[in-house]
Amino acid sequence: MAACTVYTTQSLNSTCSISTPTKTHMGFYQKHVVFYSSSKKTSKRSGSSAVITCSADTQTVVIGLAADSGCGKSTFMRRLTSVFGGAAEPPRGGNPDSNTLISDTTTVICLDDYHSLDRTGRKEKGVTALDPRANDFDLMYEQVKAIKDGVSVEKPIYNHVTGLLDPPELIKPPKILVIEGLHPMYDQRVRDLLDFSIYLDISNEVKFAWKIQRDMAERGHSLESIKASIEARKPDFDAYIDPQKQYADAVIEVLPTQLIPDDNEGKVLRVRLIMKEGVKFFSPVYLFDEGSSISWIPCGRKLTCSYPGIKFSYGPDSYYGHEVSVLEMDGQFDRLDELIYVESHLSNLSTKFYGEVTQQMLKHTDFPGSNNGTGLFQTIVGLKIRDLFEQILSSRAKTLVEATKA
Ligand SMILES: Nc1ncnc2c1ncn2[C@@H]1O[C@H](COP(=O)(O)OP(=O)(O)OP(=O)(O)O)[C@@H](O)[C@H]1O
Ligand SMILES: O=C(CO)[C@H](O)[C@H](O)COP(=O)(O)O
Repeated sequence: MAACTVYTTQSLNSTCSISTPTKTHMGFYQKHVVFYSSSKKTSKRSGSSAVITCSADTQTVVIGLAADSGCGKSTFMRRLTSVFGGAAEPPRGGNPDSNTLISDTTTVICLDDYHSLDRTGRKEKGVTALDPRANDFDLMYEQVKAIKDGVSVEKPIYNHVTGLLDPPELIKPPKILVIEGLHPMYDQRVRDLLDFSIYLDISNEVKFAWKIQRDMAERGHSLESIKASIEARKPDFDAYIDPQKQYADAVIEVLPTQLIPDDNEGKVLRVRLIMKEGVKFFSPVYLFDEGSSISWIPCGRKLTCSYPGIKFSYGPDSYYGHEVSVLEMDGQFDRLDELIYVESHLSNLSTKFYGEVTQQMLKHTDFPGSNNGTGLFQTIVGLKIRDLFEQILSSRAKTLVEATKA
């Protein structure tokens, strides 16, 4: 380990050490070492190997998004990226089957890339991709930690087209890293690296309806094969994926509507946004009056509602022993431009201007769930993540200024 002093234009200095590059069995870390200093970036080469970057905002904020396959992770990621502006694209010139999406602010990596067994390997061993034995949590931890510490990594790629593990791709530390997939909160070491975590909890009935929509209508699968695939995954889903929701800071729960008796179409949805209290840099959204229990049917003069209408509820609750606030929306919007009426009754949205939620929703009317609580709550969580990110940055900058005064 070597030591150095970094000077910036604000005459701040910080003594820091350079760690030697670490070799992993799946790839090599790049020799990037990051120091935190003022907002001015300085970069220099020390000795033969280390690249030093200094900036107040260089440490990556890590977000975890957990859900089963086909439960809306990609849609949520598109909404999140849109909140930060700019589009997300696969790494330029890289593997066309890469699962990674990069935008100016965010890099989204798919945890399927940490499958340690390929499709044939899983078949031979008789395990599903949901089984921890089919995944390399040591490597997941090492690489997420390295990125969080400002170190680039060579991350493996699981190719969903071939079912094979492809050669790795370089992932540079972004401002925000999102790790999405089956197990972002399964391994405690990885979980502890997360600055914020979300679980998309799609009830079996709704999951089934969505699978039919996508796999039958769009991919030509038979009803029997969809049923069989859901049944085959269920024991491992219950054992390894579902329990992660107890660790999530926000859960978006999607259930069949209660507005239509015995509805089995799964088109009208009851969606609950479960927000943990006491999470650093995250203050739950509320309806009318923080901490009260509210039931609100907004259909009337300002909101057009056709059958079965819309019902909002809000109130405190307990979730896996944690104190939470729950905002619920049952039903769907007829006219999305009228969402502004609902938005104006919600507080703590972390918007930057009046009507930002409605504007975001109107931007993406073609995304699934745009007329109901799934789209609304995904958008709200996206805004809360932006706010969390900005609060983390300003808190770090404050700490640095205080450290230099001491
Ligand atoms: N909010 C929603 N409302 C209705 N249908 C939805 C919603 N979200 C997702 N779906 C359905 O589920 C399908 C999968 O969505 P998406 O690609 O976002 O999920 P995913 O979790 O990223 O899937 P995978 O892991 O299989 O890539 C969509 O094509 C759509 O049919
Ligand atoms: O649960 C999944 C997460 O996306 C996939 O089924 C898993 O990654 C295996 O992929 P494939 O079916 O393409 O071999």
